[in-house]
Amino acid sequence: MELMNLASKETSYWMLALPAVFGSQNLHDVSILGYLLLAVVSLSLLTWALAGGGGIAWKNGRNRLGRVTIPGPRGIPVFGSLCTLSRGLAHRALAAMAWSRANTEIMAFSLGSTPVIVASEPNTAREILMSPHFADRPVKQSAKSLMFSRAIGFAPNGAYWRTLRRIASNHLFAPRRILAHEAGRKLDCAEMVKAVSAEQNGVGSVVLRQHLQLAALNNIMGSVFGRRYDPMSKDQDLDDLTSMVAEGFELLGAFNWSDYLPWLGYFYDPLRVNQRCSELVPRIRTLVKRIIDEHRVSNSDKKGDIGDFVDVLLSFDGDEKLQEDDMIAVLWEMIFRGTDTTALLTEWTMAELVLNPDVQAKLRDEIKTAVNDRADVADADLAKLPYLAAVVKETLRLHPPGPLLSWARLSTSDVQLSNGMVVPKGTTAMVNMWAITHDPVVWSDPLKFNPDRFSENGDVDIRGGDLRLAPFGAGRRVCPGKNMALATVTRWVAELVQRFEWSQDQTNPVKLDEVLKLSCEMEHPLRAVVTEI
Ligand code: HEM
Repeated sequence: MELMNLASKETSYWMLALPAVFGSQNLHDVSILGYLLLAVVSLSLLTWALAGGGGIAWKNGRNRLGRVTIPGPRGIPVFGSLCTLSRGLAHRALAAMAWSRANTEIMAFSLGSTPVIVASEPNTAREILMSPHFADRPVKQSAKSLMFSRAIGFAPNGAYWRTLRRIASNHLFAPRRILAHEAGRKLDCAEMVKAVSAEQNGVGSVVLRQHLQLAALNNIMGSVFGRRYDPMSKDQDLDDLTSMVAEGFELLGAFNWSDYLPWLGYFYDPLRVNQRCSELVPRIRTLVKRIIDEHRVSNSDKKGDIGDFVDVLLSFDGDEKLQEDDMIAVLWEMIFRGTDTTALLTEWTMAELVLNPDVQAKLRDEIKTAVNDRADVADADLAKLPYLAAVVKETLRLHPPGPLLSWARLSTSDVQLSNGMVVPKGTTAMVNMWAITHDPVVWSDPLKFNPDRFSENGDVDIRGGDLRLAPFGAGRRVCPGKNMALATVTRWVAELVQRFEWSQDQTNPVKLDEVLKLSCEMEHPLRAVVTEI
């Protein structure tokens, strides 16, 4: 009864639950807990008030280590800017914050207890990405659980990571290897063209995404595992793989509050991230291990450029020989990274071509002239198609698949920047590539889809050399798959434009709304009407 009276005086209903949680029986205990809670809340408020710019994770003057203070929003007590960035389009929210505060060079903020900086202009972005002191990455719980910390993307900067990068650069992403797998890309493309044609004839319009996703999976499975899937043949492995990749994307892309507020994980895990990760890992292990074992048994002699990546990994001895679990992590990472990025970049490109029929027509003319009415486009033709390259670049500018460059970096020491600011050790560093590519100071008329800008105002190296447009990142952790991705996407776009004219489906007009998952996708899958040429 007393308890009820007390509860009725209190505004927070959860006070009622405290005795149950702590097993206390009497009001005295509840009062003590109340005071304790009050003390914690007051302390949080005080720390937040004293923390100043950047918020709670920047306490003790961490943003004032240099000659110039790193500015930034304070956010709210305990959570910092977590609530603003946990939903919706974080790249847009961060850009709006940086622009409105004129903090584009660097802005400090807090994600719970994690201190974060974000650069939204090319010069500081370059300093961060190129610095050896930012060559580590913060590792999310889901990435750790899904074995990614043993793969290239999240392995700490050191001997193991360097070995993995060297193996991948020499044996998976080297230009001669990409060229050697041209036949596979051609095959995937031919299958996709057939499927697009069949869907148009059957349904009267085409949803491109599903065809791109299958082609992307086959492309990566072909060069990594040496196998491709036929959707018609009801292959169990294909179903398993597709569902595992989808689950992995959801888990890695999910905003997990306990990555930033570790104490929260004990009682709040609405997406069941930990449980789902531990269910997924054995499935990945079983599938990838089976494929490795099949390669061992077949003792494939297709070594060299035409062999697949599993053959390559199995052929190593000495320093380069990987443990089986490490092999599984590296192979899984390739499937995982190689599938969505290429598919969604192609989808964005085709959406822009539907909305810009004059660009589409100009591109088709260029392709026709270059391939000379041959049946299909060859890799060698791609060098003769500067307008095609410009169309893909312009899509990467307007719709960078990783608007915040997907994976953040972590400072491994206090880093002095040329503007006089010092970024303390242990800070998570992001580059808002979306903000840079949409900044009217950097790009004139930034919202307009205009591939001609690259011929009118000089070309731009998109592979990490020019931070005005670096969708693959830059520096020693730049995307190693960039050449493979560009070879694949340009070929697909070339063939899709050479074979078909793409126009709006009047009942489902193209919408360019974004949804930010692991990558930034079209919220409404592209549906278009195609006419065979
Ligand atoms: C349109 C396609 C792609 C885009 C936009 C893209 C973008 C990126 C970005 C922004 C990073 C972080 C770079 C940095 O921190 O500076 C990255 C890293 C990475 N990407 Fe890609 N990527 C694409 C395709 C691929 C493909 C096809 C693969 C492999 C099959 C791949 C494998 C990787 C790996 C392994 C890393 C981690 C590198 C490291 O930490 O050392 N990516 N990618």
